[in-house]
Amino acid sequence: MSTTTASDANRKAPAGERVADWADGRLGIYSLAKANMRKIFPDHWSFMLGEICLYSFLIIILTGVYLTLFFHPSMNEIEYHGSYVPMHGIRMTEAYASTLDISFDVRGGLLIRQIHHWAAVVFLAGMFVHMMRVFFTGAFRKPREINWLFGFLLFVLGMFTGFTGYSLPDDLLSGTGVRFTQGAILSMPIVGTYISMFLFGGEFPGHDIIARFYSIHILLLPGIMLGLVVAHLILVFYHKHTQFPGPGRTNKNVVGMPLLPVYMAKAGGFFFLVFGVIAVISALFTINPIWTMGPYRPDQVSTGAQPDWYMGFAEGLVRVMPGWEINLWGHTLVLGVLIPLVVFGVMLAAIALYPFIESWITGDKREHHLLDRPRNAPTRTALGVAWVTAYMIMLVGGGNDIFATHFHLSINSITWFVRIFFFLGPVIAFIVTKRICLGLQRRDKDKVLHGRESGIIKRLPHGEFVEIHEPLSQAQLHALTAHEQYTPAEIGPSVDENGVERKPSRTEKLRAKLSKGYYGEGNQIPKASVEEYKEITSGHGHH
Ligand code: HEM
Ligand code: HEM
Repeated sequence: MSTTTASDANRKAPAGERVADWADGRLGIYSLAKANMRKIFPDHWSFMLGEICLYSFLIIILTGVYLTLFFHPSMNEIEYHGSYVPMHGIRMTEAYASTLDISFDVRGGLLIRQIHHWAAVVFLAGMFVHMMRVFFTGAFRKPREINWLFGFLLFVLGMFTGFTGYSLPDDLLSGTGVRFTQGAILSMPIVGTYISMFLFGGEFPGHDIIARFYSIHILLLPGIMLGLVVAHLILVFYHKHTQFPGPGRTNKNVVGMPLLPVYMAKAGGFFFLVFGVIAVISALFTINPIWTMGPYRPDQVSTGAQPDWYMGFAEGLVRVMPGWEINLWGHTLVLGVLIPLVVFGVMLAAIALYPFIESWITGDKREHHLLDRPRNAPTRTALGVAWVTAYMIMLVGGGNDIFATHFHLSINSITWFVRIFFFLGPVIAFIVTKRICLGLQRRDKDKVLHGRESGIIKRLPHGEFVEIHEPLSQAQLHALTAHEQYTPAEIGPSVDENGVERKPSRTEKLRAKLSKGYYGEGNQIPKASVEEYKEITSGHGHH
């Protein structure tokens, strides 16, 4: 026990400590920080993808605020007299004129505009790849299904925030995109016309749409997204991060570095790296040069018009769909647009619901904190690759004119290619991916039992040549054998508890069939058993 002397009591704590004490007395941050400062984060390069999303989102907000200072969300027509001489005297909306001003007259304006736009492109690409990482490693399984849904919402809202953003400058390209959207809205039966009239405040294009998109773009959608990002990160913190299997890693622990100081330092540095790379790209590569397109006029369309990449999929669906129309009781139903709209919705819904669908099929209701290696879940991996294939093929459809002009091809051939391979491509991708996964599983098994092929050829005294196989380390053996292998869910007993014959329901049968597709024979390679390993490594049958 220590005794307090008069000189101790008179000694003042350093200023920093006093400020910290003052703040702690009011906010209670010390106990909060103490509880979380040493929280452990596992390390893997793919866990940086979520961070890229986070940092690009912050960059978008920072640059967006600067843009709001100069952008005028108004459709009032004016005559342009700014410093971009080729446009002098041209009539345009204030929105377009102010974007020209941001680009040519506001200090740093063009760079900030470009950073905002490039960061949006990186943000959505980051989300796409982050989502793939989560999907292919099975990180969406219990208890992270809700967080997958939060992420999914972020992805969809991100697409629409991007769309409303690039519509704001009211140039010929963006106006064409808005016109396209109005067409899609109009194709909805019964409510389409009402929604269009409501959104545009009357006939297209009206005088309101830019101001409305502005509120949606800078306030409504980013506000919701900010809330979702916070909820998303709180859940990552609460569930703790998943980790790849390895020695000492279990479903009940997390092996990695503490939040403070290691992870914080890394994350802080990574933020500046992401910001720096986006700034360099924005300084070097022009994006959306609206002054080459001119102001929007409903009676004109720019050629080679392309949406940002994340909307290319939806655009592709509409471009390659035959222009079918039917007439019902005096009303026209534009199937050429309605069907793509429905397919777009269904494909998005499939992403949102996948975690629930998989756990229903496999009957797996346990918590998972160890990640799968994609090869050990061949059916899931193959489904993911099939989905990405369909997405990429539609992206080609969305850019059919660009592909035609750049590769000197007929636009009709490209359209037909996309029509056929939208159906065929995913099937081929599914089969090939599954075969590759199973092949890799066989190789893993071979490595466990026979070691790594060293490439060193040895000649034995009697003349035979053999290749030396190096045994794997314990850590490598663990990583290759740690995964669980499941048995497919079965149809329940054919008689009930009273011995009466029971007819399995259709859903039960479907589930058992699908479950076989995931874990049945031929859909996973049984991993090396301890007996097999002992048998081979004890010398018998070893080569
Ligand atoms: C604004 C967009 C997003 C941000 C800022 C964000 C951020 C993050 C961060 C920082 C992590 C932890 C590090 C990592 O695993 O990469 C994470 C994990 C996660 N994210 Fe996202 N994310 C976003 C979008 C998405 C999307 C689109 C999905 C899926 C549809 C998703 C699903 C998940 C899941 C399930 C985890 C937990 C993974 C695990 O513990 O292994 N996120 N997110
Ligand atoms: C996820 C969020 C966001 C995305 C994906 C996004 C995307 C975009 C895109 C692609 C543009 C077109 C840029 C161009 O080439 O001209 C744009 C414009 C704009 N954005 Fe955003 N943005 C987001 C959030 C914000 C926020 C939070 C603000 C303001 C606080 C903002 C303010 C603006 C303004 C004022 C414009 C019009 C000026 C211009 O086009 O240069 N944005 N946004």
